[in-house]
Amino acid sequence: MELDVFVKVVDVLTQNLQVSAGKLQIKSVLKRSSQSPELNVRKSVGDLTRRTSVCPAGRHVTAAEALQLGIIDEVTDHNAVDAAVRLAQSVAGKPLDARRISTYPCPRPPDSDVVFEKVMQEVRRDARGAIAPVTCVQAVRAAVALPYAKGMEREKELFATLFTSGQARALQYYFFAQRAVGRWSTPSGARWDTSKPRPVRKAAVIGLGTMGRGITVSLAQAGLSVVAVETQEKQLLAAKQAVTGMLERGAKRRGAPLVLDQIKYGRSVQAAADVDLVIEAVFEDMALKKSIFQQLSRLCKPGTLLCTNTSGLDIDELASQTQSPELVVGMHFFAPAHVMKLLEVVHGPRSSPEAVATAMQLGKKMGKVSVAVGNCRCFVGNRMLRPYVMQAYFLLEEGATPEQVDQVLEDFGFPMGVFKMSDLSGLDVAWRMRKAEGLVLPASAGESARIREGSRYSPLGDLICEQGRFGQKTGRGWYQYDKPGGRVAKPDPWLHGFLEEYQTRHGLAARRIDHQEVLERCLYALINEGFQILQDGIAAGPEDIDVIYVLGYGWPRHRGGPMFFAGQVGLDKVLQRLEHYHQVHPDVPALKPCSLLRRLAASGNPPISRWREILQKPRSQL
Ligand SMILES: CCCCCCCCCCCCCC(=O)CC(=O)SCCNC(=O)CCNC(=O)[C@H](O)C(C)(C)COP(=O)(O)OP(=O)(O)OC[C@H]1O[C@@H](n2cnc3c(N)ncnc32)[C@H](O)[C@@H]1OP(=O)(O)O
Ligand SMILES: NC(=O)C1=CN([C@@H]2O[C@H](COP(=O)(O)OP(=O)(O)OC[C@H]3O[C@@H](n4cnc5c(N)ncnc54)[C@H](O)[C@@H]3O)[C@@H](O)[C@H]2O)C=CC1
Repeated sequence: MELDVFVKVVDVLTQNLQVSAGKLQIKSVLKRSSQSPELNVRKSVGDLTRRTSVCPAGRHVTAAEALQLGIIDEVTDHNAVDAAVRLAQSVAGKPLDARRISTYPCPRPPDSDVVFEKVMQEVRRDARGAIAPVTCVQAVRAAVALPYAKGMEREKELFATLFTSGQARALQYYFFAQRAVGRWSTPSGARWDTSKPRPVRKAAVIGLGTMGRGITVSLAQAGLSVVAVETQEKQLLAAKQAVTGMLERGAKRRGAPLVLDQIKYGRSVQAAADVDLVIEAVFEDMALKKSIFQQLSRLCKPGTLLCTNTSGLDIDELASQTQSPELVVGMHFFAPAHVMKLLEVVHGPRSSPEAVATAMQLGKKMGKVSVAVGNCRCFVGNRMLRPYVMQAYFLLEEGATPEQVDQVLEDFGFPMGVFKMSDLSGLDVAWRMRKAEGLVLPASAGESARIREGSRYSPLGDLICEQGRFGQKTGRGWYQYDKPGGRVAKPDPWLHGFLEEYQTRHGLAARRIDHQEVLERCLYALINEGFQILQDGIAAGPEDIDVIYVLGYGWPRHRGGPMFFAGQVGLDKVLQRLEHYHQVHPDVPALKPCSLLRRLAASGNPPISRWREILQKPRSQL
């Protein structure tokens, strides 16, 4: 049973005493506790200023912390019901009035308005558009300002507003979507309930750059022995230091033992000979990956699963380099890999059900939500990211700045706009992809610099990589950072000058672009690709795409995910806006509405739960 579900908080007889089974977690808020978060605030309004405050953040607290906070009366490792009865008996017949919240005096500090304004600002900033945390503060404020009964009344009204909001529907949808992706199946017949995963005790990670480090940390934290391989001495040293830091911070945060000893570092893939599973995370270069898969296939013990963290290369082509293509799957993690909860498990046409099930299960063990996806260029998440990123580049060409585009996306609710996110991942990754696709032309390309195969193309990403600006890792990208590896993005005057010079060189007139256009062009291009992915059968359903976006890229959960969001906006409206933008930019195929979107819009904007039916209906041959 899930730990945080297993916990029992028994509201005993009087409904005033609570007992919690030990060591586990409970999700606050508990209304009937003797010291609810509301009461904490009544006692000390300032408590709420903590960013980690239980109430607006919906933070999970351990049973021990709940005891300390006074939310519960007792923690037990034994039968919670027995303990509850014992506790009830110990107070039976004694007056319990002193425990009733309604009887507590509620001092109102003179500066409470100032404090609440400050709290509200902080909560609003962290909530990134989610209304529940903000409403929480309003309820607490009412509890402080009004008599008890009136405060409760106000809370009821506020709750009713939340309950009937679009955000509540999005959150409920998302809750079930995340559960639904656990019941995965693949066209080749692999299924969550019939395909048996293999045990994996020892794993290897090949390549300890941005991704390999975080993957190593997640594997070790999941209790596996890890062989971590990096050929570059300097990278290896930096990786050891980074992995150690992540593990130390993680152990401190989770109150868990430090697992440094579980990792052995090596300079050659030979070190992976006796592992059960390998995750390759070297540069995004097909030739390099192929040679590594050939080596691994020769040296690993029979039955070893060979996985790749590629961002979008053909899994089947890699599988064809090995003696056992059925043991090859994609395990695509997201940056920062020890933090982001998503794992795309990419099944090639030859991946065995057992291999898919093993990768899915291992992802879960690593604390990720595994989503099974089909094999195509860039899979699901990154395939949708391409038109999103390309629109962002076009917007720069037309007069926007990275800061403006990012601000719009962050106001929408992303933790990072597209340019900050790209700087985090490393701009060289997509540059390598584009080079391999023949999209990168020499600087002397002239007229053709902005056209590829008759369609509009922006070389901006290529040009800044040519300057050695790979993002956070080099300390310069779309932003500047105080040092290589720095994380605080600052606007870069060099970049602004570069954009102006680029516009002049290509005869582009910068214009003022409003927020709505930025948002619509970026998001609707991404969503349009999502419909194409559904139509191509690469994702099993819209829920899979939504979970990928919420957990892989920080799409705001209270907006349900891109496909749910499209439904909430109205498919006819999304269609109409895409048609508009495609008319304005006819040389951008990504803005041409996908036929599935047209069909769904023509069916009258059906609820997302009915999309699969329409998807499966044979199309008219007329
Ligand atoms: C033709 C067109 C070309 C376009 C091509 C496009 C194709 C696509 C190719 C793209 C390249 C490949 C990318 C890929 O395959 C898939 C990806 O991974 S895309 C990236 C997805 N990730 C995101 O979108 C991240 C979004 N951001 C967030 O979720 C949060 O901001 C973040 C979790 C990073 C931080 O949240 P915050 O609350 O601020 O965190 P904390 O401060 O609490 O720290 C938590 C943890 O995270 C570490 N961290 C924080 N900030 C950063 C950072 N900037 N860089 C790295 N790590 C960071 C922090 O240190 C903490 O970890 P500890 O170990 O505990 O210290
Ligand atoms: N950066 C990102 O956000 C994401 C990247 N990926 C994918 O993960 C892979 C790695 O990407 P990054 O970590 O960003 O790259 P990176 O450039 O940060 O790291 C790659 C590492 O591999 C090492 N390496 C190269 N050849 C090697 C070999 N033969 N043996 C051992 N190590 C070798 C390099 O020295 C380097 O340290 C790529 O396929 C990329 O597409 C996947 C998800 C997200």
